[in-house]
Amino acid sequence: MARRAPKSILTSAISSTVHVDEQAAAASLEAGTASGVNSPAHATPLQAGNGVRVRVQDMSKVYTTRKGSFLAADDISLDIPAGKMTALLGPSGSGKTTLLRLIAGLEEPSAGSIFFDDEDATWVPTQEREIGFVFQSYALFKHMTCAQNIAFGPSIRKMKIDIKSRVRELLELIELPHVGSRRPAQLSGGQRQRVALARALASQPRLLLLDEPFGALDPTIRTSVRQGLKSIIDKVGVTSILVTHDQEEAFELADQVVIFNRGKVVQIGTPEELQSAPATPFVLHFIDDVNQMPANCQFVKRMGYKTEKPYVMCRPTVFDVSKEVPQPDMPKFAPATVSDRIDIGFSIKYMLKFDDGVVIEMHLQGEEHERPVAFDLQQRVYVHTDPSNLVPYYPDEIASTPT
Ligand SMILES: Nc1ncnc2c1ncn2[C@@H]1O[C@H](COP(=O)(O)OP(=O)(O)OP(=O)(O)O)[C@@H](O)[C@H]1O
Repeated sequence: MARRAPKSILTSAISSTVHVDEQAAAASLEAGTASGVNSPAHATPLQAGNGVRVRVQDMSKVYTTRKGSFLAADDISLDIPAGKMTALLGPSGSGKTTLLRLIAGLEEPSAGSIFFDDEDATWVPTQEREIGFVFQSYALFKHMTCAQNIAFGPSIRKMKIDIKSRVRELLELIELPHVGSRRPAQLSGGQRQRVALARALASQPRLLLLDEPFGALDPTIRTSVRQGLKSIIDKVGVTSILVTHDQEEAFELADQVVIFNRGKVVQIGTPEELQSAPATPFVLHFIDDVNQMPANCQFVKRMGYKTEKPYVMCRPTVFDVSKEVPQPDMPKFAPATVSDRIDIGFSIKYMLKFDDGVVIEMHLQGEEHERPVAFDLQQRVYVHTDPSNLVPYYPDEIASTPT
């Protein structure tokens, strides 16, 4: 049975804070981490490979509000492999955080089960799930030093480890060995985020949950910070679940990506699988900057493509464009005019306007000397794509607002 932290310690730790909910959750999770039967309470130093497999089965969550009930998680089943990072990716309100909170035990499911390895964890209290949590707000205790923040979980758990060495080891792991005596306010956003990660890892959780952990960072440093965080998590080998609405972040970091919309899981796969074979118009539209056009526009008709759906979409990289007037034996081409050209280094974006006014964006990838052709503004060009690149859809199929 888990030893719970005395309430007074938790209360004082979470007082005088802005993000009280997240701090309370962090305190509660860390109070219980490493407390279960399989607890690595004696373990030191940090060991790699301490990850659990998580299985979510037929899980639903209905929130009841004054306006009625709302199905935020709709019959979700998924398998999260041990020791890997899984990203929950989807638009705002799609149910990602709800699922993360269900996995953490911070919400009670309306239906379904959750397993940690072979253990049914559905009704196991949060404190006994051995979970570390990193929030967007970091949820660090402002009145404690970084070292005290990191030592918080192991201390109140009375873990039988050398807590000072654990703190030193974690500060070295996050490459901030000198910040132990500083308070969070004396750190940059990226440093604070790494300290929050160290605190989440201090009790050696078997599962690490990351809720939009880069959301509060300046976009210019986000890429380098996320690479740093990924390499720390890889070194520790803990199973991790990352909630994000940023597809670039999910595809760069995760081994497996779960795409959500309207409370449902729409597709699960590796980043490569999702990019090469998006399962639905929603997934393609969400993960790529697609061109959208009426199904009866000149370009679609010239390609000989027919559909009963009112719109089609296609990626900006699927066009063959020629300056030469097509010969009768050539594939079907539609005439267009180059209306804009944006050079963004590794790729050039062209805006091509067809004679019926429909404008598409075309991307040419590669360094300048590798690119097949260059086009001038106002130049007349002829555009072709294989009809298999055109994806028909009804507007509702790509909508993300709750039904
Ligand atoms: N405690 C609650 N009570 C009622 N409705 C809620 C509650 N928490 C979340 N919701 C609703 O459930 C839906 C899913 O919310 P959730 O936070 O899981 O989405 P999300 O995908 O994480 O979104 P975001 O990226 O904006 O955080 C939303 O419509 C939200 O308003």
